Amino acid sequence: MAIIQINQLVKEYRTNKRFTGSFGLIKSLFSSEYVYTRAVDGISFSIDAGESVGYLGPNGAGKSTMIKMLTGILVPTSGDIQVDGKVPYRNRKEIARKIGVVFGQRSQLWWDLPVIDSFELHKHIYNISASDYNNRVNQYVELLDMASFVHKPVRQLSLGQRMRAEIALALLHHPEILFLDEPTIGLDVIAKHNIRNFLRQINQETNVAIMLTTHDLKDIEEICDRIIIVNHGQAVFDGDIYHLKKEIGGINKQVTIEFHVDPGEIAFPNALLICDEGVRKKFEFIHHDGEENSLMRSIMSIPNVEQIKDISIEDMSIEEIIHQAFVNLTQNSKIRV
Ligand SMILES: Nc1ncnc2c1ncn2[C@@H]1O[C@H](COP(=O)(O)OP(=O)(O)OP(=O)(O)O)[C@@H](O)[C@H]1O
Repeated sequence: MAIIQINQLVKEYRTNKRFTGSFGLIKSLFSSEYVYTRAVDGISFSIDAGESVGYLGPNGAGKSTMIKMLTGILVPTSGDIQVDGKVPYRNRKEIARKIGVVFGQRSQLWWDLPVIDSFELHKHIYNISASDYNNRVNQYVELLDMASFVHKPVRQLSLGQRMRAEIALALLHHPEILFLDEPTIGLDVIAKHNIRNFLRQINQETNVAIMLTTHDLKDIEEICDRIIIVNHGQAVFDGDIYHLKKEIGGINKQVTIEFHVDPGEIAFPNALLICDEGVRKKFEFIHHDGEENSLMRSIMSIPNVEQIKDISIEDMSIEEIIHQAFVNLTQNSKIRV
């Protein structure tokens, strides 16, 4: 059953036109000329209860605008939007009970209070029963490993600790949908891993729908069943990660190999040399199936293997994936929305 339903949704921002030149500032203040930006340009999709969806797009694609409309903060210019059968901006109070929100940059925790005090406050605001509250706090403290800092003031927490507390807070009232904006940005590998595991587990156990924005491909691979890619306010892809990989011909990996001494020319049958600085060579492995082992076998088969000092492997960036998806899907005239 659809918990989010969006049909031909448009959001246009109107801002005063800025003039340049010596009197530009004064003219800008008194002018009635406007500039219109279509942040969301006729998007339609629906999300079912329990789905986990990555909402991806380059900077300025309209992701935050969409989440703000879904949470009732912004009023759309036109089109239909429903969350759990209600129009969010007209029913902000009811919608607030149904959703949990984690915006990486903006905290919902009280800065000077211990984490547990923010949880207590949330309990009263959302009228959570004592037994539900105790069970959930105990569960989240354990799963998110928060025992060592739950009694500390928020201002003393590391970014990773704060993010775990933010996620726990957003889930305390058992929302039906959890919106997350860049939940793992700036975190170390272990913190990212713990948060992804927790979100996956909570999604499967409680059937909470998840909609998240991220620039990290691993967030998508480990949390999301479905991806919606937006570009210039329009949806260019809606499907799962396997489908996306198929559409763009696989997700390439960039491998940087550092040698003790320059080994000269090196070539792999399934890779392009994209940068050669002598002792440091960067390759793009194409149409790689995601198996690190076969990639490592290719690298280990080179004659100068004992000269290798270091190897680093990176996925294509989300921006590159989005660009590739956009180019391929447009060329094939197969935009899936
Ligand atoms: N309050 C506003 N007034 C005018 N224009 C805005 C406003 N908020 C956003 N925009 C514009 O709308 C477009 C979409 O912005 P939005 O913040 O939704 O994108 P985004 O995909 O979330 O970007 P990012 O990844 O950088 O956070 C951008 O061109 C942005 O400049």
